Amino acid sequence: MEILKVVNLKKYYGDVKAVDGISFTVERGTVFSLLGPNGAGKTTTVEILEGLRKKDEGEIYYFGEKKESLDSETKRKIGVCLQKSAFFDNLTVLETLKLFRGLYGKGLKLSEVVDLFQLEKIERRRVKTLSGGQLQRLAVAVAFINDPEIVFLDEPTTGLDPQARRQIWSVIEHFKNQGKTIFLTTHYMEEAEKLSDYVCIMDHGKIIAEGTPSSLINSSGLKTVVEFDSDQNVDVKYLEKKDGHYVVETDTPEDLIKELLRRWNVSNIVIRKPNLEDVFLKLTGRDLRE
Ligand SMILES: Nc1ncnc2c1ncn2[C@@H]1O[C@H](COP(=O)(O)OP(=O)(O)OP(=O)(O)O)[C@@H](O)[C@H]1O
Repeated sequence: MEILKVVNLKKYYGDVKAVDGISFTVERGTVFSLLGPNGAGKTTTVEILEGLRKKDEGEIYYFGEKKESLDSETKRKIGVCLQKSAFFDNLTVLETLKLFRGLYGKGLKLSEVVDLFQLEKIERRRVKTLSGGQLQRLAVAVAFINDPEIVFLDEPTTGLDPQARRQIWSVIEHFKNQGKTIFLTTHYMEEAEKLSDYVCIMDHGKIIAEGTPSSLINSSGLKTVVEFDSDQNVDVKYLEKKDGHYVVETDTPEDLIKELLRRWNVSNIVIRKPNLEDVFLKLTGRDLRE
């Protein structure tokens, strides 16, 4: 069932076409990701969907119904985790959860949330004493507290260490398995690849590719990727070259590596399968992190 549908959505800031006519559908019980570099238009898109910014044009259907703006009934069925969250510094983690739970008057049990998000050890800590990772865990927990149908998470793992990131991934998977829908924006291709059922890759306000992670990789035509380092100007067609690090696509990795070793001074050679980052590089010639 379609939980969210967007048709030809547009938002311009003067000359900047932040969102330039995008359309997509999000199915219930899936993780849907908007992937793209900084400035692609991801945040503008989710903030319109969350009711925080006004669209210029386009149609938005929540739970099958077209809405011009978000009414309170729809708001109760969505959860939101903004890129930067502001909580009350002097409340504890538990008090913060209680506050938000109380505002909705319905939702998950506090003990369940504390458990799922592994907040036991910090539940009595004041918000102002939390680390970035702990604060982010709280922000994601708050997004789920009203037991919403769909949760919007805007770059929920940016700046987190790998362990904290994996913790957030596991709660996303948990809620998906419960039939909830997750709308994720990220510029981490690894994250999008691991979690998503469907990915839209955005660049300059437009969707430039979409599909399941594996279908995007398969239809890109990329076969094998070889990475290596060299301090020379290696004469090879590359997907990316940065600080002496080359990323090259090839159908014949063995021949390529033999040739590289014969002609150039190369080291740290890695052969791997293509990933979403390579797809983006191939489509745009740019890096997702740029
Ligand atoms: N309030 C605003 N006024 C003017 N321009 C804006 C405003 N908000 C965003 N933009 C511009 O719109 C474009 C899209 O920005 P947006 O924040 O949606 O991108 P993003 O993909 O979410 O990037 P990030 O990963 O940095 O959050 C950018 O060029 C940005 O500078």
